[in-house]
Amino acid sequence: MSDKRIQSAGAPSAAATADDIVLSCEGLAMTYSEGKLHTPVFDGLQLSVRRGETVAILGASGAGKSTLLHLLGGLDKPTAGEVYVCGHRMSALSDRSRGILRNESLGFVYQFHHLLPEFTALENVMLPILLSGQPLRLRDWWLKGRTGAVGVGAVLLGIPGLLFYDLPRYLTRSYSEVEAARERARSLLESVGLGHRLNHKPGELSGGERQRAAVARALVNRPACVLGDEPTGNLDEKTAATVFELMLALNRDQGTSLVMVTHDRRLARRLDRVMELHEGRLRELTASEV
Ligand SMILES: Nc1ncnc2c1ncn2[C@@H]1O[C@H](COP(=O)(O)OP(=O)(O)OP(=O)(O)O)[C@@H](O)[C@H]1O
Repeated sequence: MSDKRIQSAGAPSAAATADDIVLSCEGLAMTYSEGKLHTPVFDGLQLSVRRGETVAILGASGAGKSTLLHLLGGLDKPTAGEVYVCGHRMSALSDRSRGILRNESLGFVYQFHHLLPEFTALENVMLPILLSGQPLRLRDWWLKGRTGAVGVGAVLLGIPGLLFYDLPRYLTRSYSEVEAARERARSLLESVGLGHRLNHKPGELSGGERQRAAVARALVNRPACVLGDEPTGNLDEKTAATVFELMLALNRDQGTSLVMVTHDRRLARRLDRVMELHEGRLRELTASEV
């Protein structure tokens, strides 16, 4: 993953360096096709999001906001153009690498929480950590163990040696990783005010609590950027304000960028930049236009 690029189009100033830009797209186009039916949504979109920057995306219903967010998050492939996540060109990655990059560099918060119903709040928030990184395979065990005395012994003894001497070490490490994940998830759930609801399943949480758990889950891997698709759209006004403020505070504290689709101009005004998707084009609005 070495495809680092500077993407300055659509950025607030040309001074940004490659490392400042966490998410960008260029020439992005999407047309949905099913048989002979083609639905062009947008074409030639440019966007650059800096580290720590917050960006709102406004637009009428059907303008393509969710489609854009899906493409930026690598959940769908564009018809044309490129998306770069932390300098990595998404189209150049295999599905597996794209999945790993997505899990480690991006967080997602949707209008509906998408928590797994059979897991507790704590387990739901822990999951992205446990799913991150490359799974350990036998080859990795050998590579990682080969510099240590146990690893040398394992190589000399062959596979049986690996299993008898090395496996317990990695099982122990896995256990400590699970404990670290649990601690990170617990502390994030506390910071979203759910310290007393760790063992509640989604069905045992209120709508606002579920959405706060979803925010904690999105941030648990310390992503470079959180993508929010109307994250407060399904909540009453007061709860929506609480969840929105929480997202802003957490993003600020962790230095995470935020790209948020919203219909609410009052919320949009609170973000650093406001873009509008209109008739297939993405345009930055001035303060007086928002
Ligand atoms: N899978 C699909 N197949 C065909 N057309 C689609 C598909 N998904 C979305 N569209 C169309 O693409 C256009 C953009 O949809 P999208 O959901 O991105 O809009 P949106 O701006 O997020 O709308 P809303 O604010 O109502 O959620 C719409 O006209 C929609 O009908």
